[in-house]
Amino acid sequence: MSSFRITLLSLEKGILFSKSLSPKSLDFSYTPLRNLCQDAAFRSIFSKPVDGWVKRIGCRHYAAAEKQVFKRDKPHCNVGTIGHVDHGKTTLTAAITKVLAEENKAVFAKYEDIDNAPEERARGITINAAHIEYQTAKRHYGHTDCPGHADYIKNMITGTAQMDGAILVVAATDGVMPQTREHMILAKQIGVEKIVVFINKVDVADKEMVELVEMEIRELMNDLGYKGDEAPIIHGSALHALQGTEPALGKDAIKKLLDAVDDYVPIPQRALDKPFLLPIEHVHSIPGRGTVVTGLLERGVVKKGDACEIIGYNKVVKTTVTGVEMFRQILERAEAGDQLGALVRGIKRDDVRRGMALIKPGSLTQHDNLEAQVYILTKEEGGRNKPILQHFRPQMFCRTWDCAAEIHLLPGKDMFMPGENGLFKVQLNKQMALEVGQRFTFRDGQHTISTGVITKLLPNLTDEEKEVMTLNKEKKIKFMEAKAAKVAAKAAPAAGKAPAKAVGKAA
Ligand SMILES: Nc1nc2c(ncn2[C@@H]2O[C@H](COP(=O)(O)OP(=O)(O)OP(=O)(O)O)[C@@H](O)[C@H]2O)c(=O)[nH]1
Repeated sequence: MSSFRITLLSLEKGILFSKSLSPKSLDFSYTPLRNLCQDAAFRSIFSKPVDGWVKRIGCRHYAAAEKQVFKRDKPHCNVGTIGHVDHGKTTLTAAITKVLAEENKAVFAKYEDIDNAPEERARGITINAAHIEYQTAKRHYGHTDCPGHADYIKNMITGTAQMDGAILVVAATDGVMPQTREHMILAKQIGVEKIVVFINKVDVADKEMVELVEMEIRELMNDLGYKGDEAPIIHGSALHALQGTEPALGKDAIKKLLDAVDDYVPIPQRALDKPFLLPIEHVHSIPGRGTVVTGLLERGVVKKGDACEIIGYNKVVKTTVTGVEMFRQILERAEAGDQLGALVRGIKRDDVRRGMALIKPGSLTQHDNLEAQVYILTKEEGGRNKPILQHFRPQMFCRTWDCAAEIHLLPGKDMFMPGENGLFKVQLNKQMALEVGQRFTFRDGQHTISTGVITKLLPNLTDEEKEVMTLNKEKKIKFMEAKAAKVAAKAAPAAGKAPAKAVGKAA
């Protein structure tokens, strides 16, 4: 590096100051920056005390110095650990990085760093700490470990834990438990077709028990529509792998698991030729850099310098992507399937939020009124016993957003029972980025009650319709009845006139 450029960004105004310096003048201390602050051009921009700004510039330099350009030399694949609470998902995630770190294919992620890692730890343009990166000889992996059951459900539904395949962890000591089943049902619903199983804790279970658990898992997989007879099932101990003991149960089992994932989980066709779409998962404010939005690029290719729009929750924010990174490395171009962070110019943190979508301008629009084909889950599928009635108000989950919705049944049907499916009209209390063919789920407190796909976009709600949405059920019914009566009254004299006209014409 013969020289580097120092740039001062204002969140409101974009680039305020830009100057080239030699690397010698910056020995990772702030002194040369203080000198820079004596610079007339610099001072002319700021009448304020400069120390705060100096710190920000310092951060900018450190961030730039640490980052490397991401080498895209292997196909990228997204996987994640699923399974019942305490069956060893996080231990296994840490163990995978430990085993691969010995071959320089991962940075060892300690158990404590994965579990409960505060988001702030993932500084720079980066992503949620639950996303881990590693490589095998064949592939580059993004791995999601979602500790805690509630978070897991939410992440699965909102698409945060988007996976091309999953690693199901089942403790040999317990076998299949309620959340094993629930997580698999959800995985199936969101389109995870391939599951590799790791029977964990075999160090504290006898051989017969492990065999029984394997049979139980294959049976459950078949019941849920997975190919239970062909799915790879590996036996091992994540704890031994993490502690570097008992290699047959530890390290070797992890290697077998990774080979199985390499072979069994296919890399999906990525829609690289479509306009880019990044459903926003998190928004970070990076001192000295600006606002960074993170998420999994659903389709297309995005690069530094691309114009973009951030839409959702009735807002449209126009901006430009000024940097793209993945796993703390600079990406020259991010491709569909990448878990990335995009730095966006001149946007305040509060201007954008999780659930909005960063898109190629004009490629997607916002809607709050739609028609959808919906399937109501039965109790056995994780749903509830009760039917869905007119004006039912679930929470709609789609990509990374969730929003209050109201269901309008079409004429001729006043309820849908679990196990049934049909066409519904759905109104949202905010306009969101939507398109035909998009999948979603409805949730009611604790339960996922149905899944659906958008079949038609309807004209956005009028102000009156929006107001009606805010009324309670009784008021809403009264309002509807009054409206119907008004329409009927209007139609009555017109109906009287029409035949007269017709008679006149005929005459
Ligand atoms: N004996 C034994 N214990 C294990 C093994 N793997 C994990 N454990 C222990 O099981 C407990 C739970 O492990 P975690 O990795 O936190 O489980 P988890 O599935 O991530 O748990 P949640 O995030 O709460 O859902 C910990 O005390 C681990 O040390 C193993 O192979 N053998």
